[in-house]
Amino acid sequence: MAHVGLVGIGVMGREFALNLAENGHTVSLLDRDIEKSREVVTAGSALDGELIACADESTFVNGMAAPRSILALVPSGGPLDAVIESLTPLLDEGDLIADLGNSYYKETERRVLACEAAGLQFLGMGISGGAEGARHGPSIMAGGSPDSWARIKGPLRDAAAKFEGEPCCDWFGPGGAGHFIKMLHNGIEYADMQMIAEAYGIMRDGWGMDAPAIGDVFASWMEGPLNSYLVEIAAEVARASDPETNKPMLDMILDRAGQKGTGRWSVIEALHLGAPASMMQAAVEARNISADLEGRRDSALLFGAAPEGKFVAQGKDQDSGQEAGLRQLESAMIAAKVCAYTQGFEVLRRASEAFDWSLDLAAIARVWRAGCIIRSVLLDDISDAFEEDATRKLSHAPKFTDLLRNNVDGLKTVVAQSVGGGLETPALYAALSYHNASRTQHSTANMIQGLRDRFGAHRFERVDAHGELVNGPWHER
Ligand SMILES: NC(=O)C1=CN([C@@H]2O[C@H](COP(=O)(O)OP(=O)(O)OC[C@H]3O[C@@H](n4cnc5c(N)ncnc54)[C@H](OP(=O)(O)O)[C@@H]3O)[C@@H](O)[C@H]2O)C=CC1
Ligand SMILES: O=C(CO)[C@H](O)[C@H](O)COP(=O)(O)O
Repeated sequence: MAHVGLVGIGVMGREFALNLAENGHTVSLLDRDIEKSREVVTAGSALDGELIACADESTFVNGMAAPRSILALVPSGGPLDAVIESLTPLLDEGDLIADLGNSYYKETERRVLACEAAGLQFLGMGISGGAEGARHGPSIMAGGSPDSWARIKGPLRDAAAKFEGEPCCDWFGPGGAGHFIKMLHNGIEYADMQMIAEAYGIMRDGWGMDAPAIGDVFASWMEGPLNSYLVEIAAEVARASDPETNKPMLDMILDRAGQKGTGRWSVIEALHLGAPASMMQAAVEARNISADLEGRRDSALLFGAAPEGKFVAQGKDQDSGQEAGLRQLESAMIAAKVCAYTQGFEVLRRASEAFDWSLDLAAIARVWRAGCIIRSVLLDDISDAFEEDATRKLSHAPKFTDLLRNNVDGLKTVVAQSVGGGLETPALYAALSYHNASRTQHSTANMIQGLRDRFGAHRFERVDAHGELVNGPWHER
């Protein structure tokens, strides 16, 4: 009899089922289309564990030993609720449903309460790594009751990616904590991908490089602090050719980005929490604008198309002989990456405080070191930095202060040249702006406060009397 059930044999469910079987687990499979389950059973027939295709909900439930643990890998929202609704009447007290989809964390909290009221347990977990990760080791971020986690963690830790032997799979807090962390993982993923797209744009439109040459640059970045899964696959995507036309594949992909919601949710939640997340916001807005193909075409006709020609002559760096522009671009990406991670972890810190989750930032960085889409060589250093002092902002940890200090000039140059040439680099610009704003000792918020008091008598603090709220002289008339 199976101890684990898996509902939703789509892109992720298929691969995760094979992964569990490879790790010796017996898994019951359920999908609306039984052929999908049968195909996985055939694909996994040589693996150590057993996969069982079930025709309907009752065969699925009755074929599992109690207490049952059911993993759901179906689209979040309505489809997940439909799955829960169909299984609930068939389950016994204490059975567990774990949602591994990209669910909104407040929905997860609602589901935890609804399932508990029905005598069931519910866990919300984020899983990252795409289909490849699901098959060979994803990163898993769980939330919900620690007792429920204790019941299911064995198979999940077996299936998870390993970093130096340690499973990238952990429980982080109650209720929606796991899904909040996965949402923020995706927010950072959006910022990372937008920076990569901007670097590609600078090389393509600013410097006139072709896609395979750009791929070579991305590949060269794998030698330094930018070593990451996304940079690795950016090199692969840029170097690939279209089998139909033999042109670079990238040149044949329509520049209209899709999105399913986790990036947007990250920005909205960061705004609610008052935590700066300007790089994620830039990334979401860039996708939004990219979607308006017709609007962009009409504006280009009215105002002229951006960017306005090539804008940087690549000279050789006298000392290193390397292209100076490329060196600055790599620097810009390193500095911006420190800012993106800093913002991401600060959003998590705020959420932890606001929701009383006691999130362990070092442990979050640890589960992101392997298996997930944002895995990068920097994450091990990030976990060390928070291990050393979790109260400190990431950019204030010595390793990251140095990285930012040593690379910010490249960011300034790249942003200035891009803006001057009409080439959009919103995430890189947001990084620079965040860095500058964060170190401004005498900001212009005194003007904001003066205006608020002038029109709305909102009062302000004086520089010589902190904590005391007063009105300005404009109210004395
Ligand atoms: N793809 C990815 O890279 C990642 C996806 N995720 C998340 O994992 C979850 C699954 O994603 P993915 O595998 O890509 O999605 P797919 O669309 O490939 O698969 C979804 C599965 O859910 C089933 N399903 C859909 N609606 C219902 C319903 N109303 N009742 C029962 N089953 C239903 C589908 O069954 P059928 O069509 O046969 O009826 C299908 O097998 C999502 O929440 C996604 O956000 C998380 C990380 C990465
Ligand atoms: O969770 C994921 C990766 O971590 C999924 O691939 C998700 O679909 C990515 O988000 P979007 O589709 O909005 O780009």
